[in-house]
Amino acid sequence: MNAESLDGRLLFAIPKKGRLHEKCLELLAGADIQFRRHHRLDVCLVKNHSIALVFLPAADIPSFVGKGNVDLGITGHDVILEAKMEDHVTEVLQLGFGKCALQVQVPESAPIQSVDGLAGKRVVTSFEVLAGEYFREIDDRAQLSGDSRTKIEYVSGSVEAACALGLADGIVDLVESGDTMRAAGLHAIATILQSEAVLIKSNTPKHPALSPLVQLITSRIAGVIAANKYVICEYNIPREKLHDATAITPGRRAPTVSPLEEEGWLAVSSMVEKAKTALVMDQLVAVGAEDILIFNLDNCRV
Ligand SMILES: Nc1ncnc2c1ncn2[C@@H]1O[C@H](COP(=O)(O)OP(=O)(O)OP(=O)(O)O)[C@@H](O)[C@H]1O
Ligand SMILES: O=P(O)(O)OC[C@H]1O[C@H](OP(=O)(O)OP(=O)(O)O)[C@H](O)[C@@H]1O
Repeated sequence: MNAESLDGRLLFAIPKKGRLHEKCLELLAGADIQFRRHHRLDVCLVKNHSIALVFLPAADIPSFVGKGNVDLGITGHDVILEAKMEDHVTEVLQLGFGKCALQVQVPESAPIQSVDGLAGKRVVTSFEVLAGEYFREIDDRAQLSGDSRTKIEYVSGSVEAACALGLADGIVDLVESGDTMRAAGLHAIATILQSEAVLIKSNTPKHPALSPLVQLITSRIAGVIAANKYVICEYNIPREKLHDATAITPGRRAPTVSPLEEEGWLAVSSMVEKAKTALVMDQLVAVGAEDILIFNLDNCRV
């Protein structure tokens, strides 16, 4: 592929590996963005849109988008802040996956059990900017200066091993289930931030004329995300209980209410958050709903 074949195409950056990669491929498929990636090639043309996908490390995507080298990207909120690109990109959609927290961790058995206790000691991390900012404030508060300030050291991976190896008194690392942390004999003593995957666009895009295409892709991806997040809930309800029932299932805009052939009964259809399905069904039963059905959504536009 040469630079000419990219001419005029919207450049869309996707994590090339790691935690976000597979989910991004599912999103692209759901949004009908068709491509065939040749082995080891990190740029590929989309067949059915004027788009080229660029596969990059998740941590590099904020700078590429922020500097306008690519127009659109998917990455973690955490690495946008770490790259100091929050003023150069716009987070257009939260994608509901890649959820994790950046936490300060210490060995469970260690005498140090607070961030104030860790101030002035050695902290190992892949997030040296965010960890640096966090401990700068703590050091300032404790009025530490010179060599007595916290020493932040960068490693690119396997951060959780640093304490056991004697390299650190504490670490700053991402936590999702907590399995990695617990397996390393660590526990969290503070949360620096919460993160999830986001769709970002450049504040200084390479192809400003392609902003309608950015909107189209955003709307398609929003549809796929909403379809994963919501189910359709249908039920029958006596007319006098309608108000109570629709308070439980208000829908995104409003529930659809239709008459039933049986006198005094109505049918209601409404979008409900998938995570709340069981609770909503319990509450509907309690107010007198019957024949409650839940349907998955393949796709939608909201
Ligand atoms: N355990 C996790 N659970 C959920 N999301 C995570 C987790 N770890 C990382 N992430 C998110 O995924 C992003 C990329 O992290 P990941 O460690 O997968 O990247 P990588 O370094 O490119 O890949 P690899 O670790 O395979 O080298 C992070 O910036 C964060 O937003
Ligand atoms: O709380 P958990 O569910 O255990 O997830 C946390 C782990 O996930 C990430 O690493 P990843 O496994 O992506 O590999 P890496 O260390 O090579 O980045 C992160 O750096 C933690 O090590």
